[in-house]
Amino acid sequence: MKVGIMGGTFDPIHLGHLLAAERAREQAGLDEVWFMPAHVPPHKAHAPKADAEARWEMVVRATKSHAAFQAVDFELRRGGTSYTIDTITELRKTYPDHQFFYIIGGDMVMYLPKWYRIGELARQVTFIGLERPGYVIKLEELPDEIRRSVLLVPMPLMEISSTDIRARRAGGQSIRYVVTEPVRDYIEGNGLYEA
Ligand SMILES: Nc1ncnc2c1ncn2[C@@H]1O[C@H](COP(=O)(O)OP(=O)(O)OP(=O)(O)O)[C@@H](O)[C@H]1O
Ligand SMILES: O=C(O)c1ccc[n+]([C@@H]2O[C@H](COP(=O)([O-])O)[C@@H](O)[C@H]2O)c1
Repeated sequence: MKVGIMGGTFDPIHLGHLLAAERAREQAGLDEVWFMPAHVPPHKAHAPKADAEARWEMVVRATKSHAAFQAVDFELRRGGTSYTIDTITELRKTYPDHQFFYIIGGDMVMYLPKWYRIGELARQVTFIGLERPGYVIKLEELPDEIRRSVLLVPMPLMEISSTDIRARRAGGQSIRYVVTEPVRDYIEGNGLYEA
């Protein structure tokens, strides 16, 4: 089975994440996409605003309506800093017959050389990078061992980010149509990201 891992902080999960996963699934012929919230993301300057339980709950709600989408809590259960190499090593042991792909936004592709133990990771997964219009990904500038394991998939530009959603909430603005309705209910019902 071909499985795409959509890793993220998901603080909160939004339509950009969901469309990225759907386009990756379709273009790479993935059987399933597993949405995996990070416990502590390695490269973010700030800790997540919402706690792990709330981020998990939102991912469960956002993915429920798609038969090929699943929420998985491997990194939340492991705790600590969520290095992808640790996760993929664990997943390949647990599911030796699955082929794993790791889905990332196009803006992250050129930062792959900074990922922890990237050489080893690049031998174990294919990265699916979502190409955004207007953003040039210079694959030829990546070291061979990384470039060989990157597959680019086109995606329309969606100027949606979790940062913007948190700012909208803090400013008392609407978050309709940038998150799914079950996620909006959860955020509003629990007063998440209010100033
Ligand atoms: N609008 C988008 N279109 C395509 N990919 C996206 C989009 N937003 C995030 N991603 C990708 O989804 C993955 C998880 O992202 P993350 O949870 O950090 O969300 P974010 O919106 O970038 O968060 P923040 O604004 O808090 O930095 C990353 O690979 C990121 O590049
Ligand atoms: O393992 C690493 O070094 C590494 C560096 C940057 C990002 N990641 C993973 O990539 C996913 C998206 O990262 P982020 O910071 O946009 O939430 C998330 O699951 C991180 O754990 C992993």
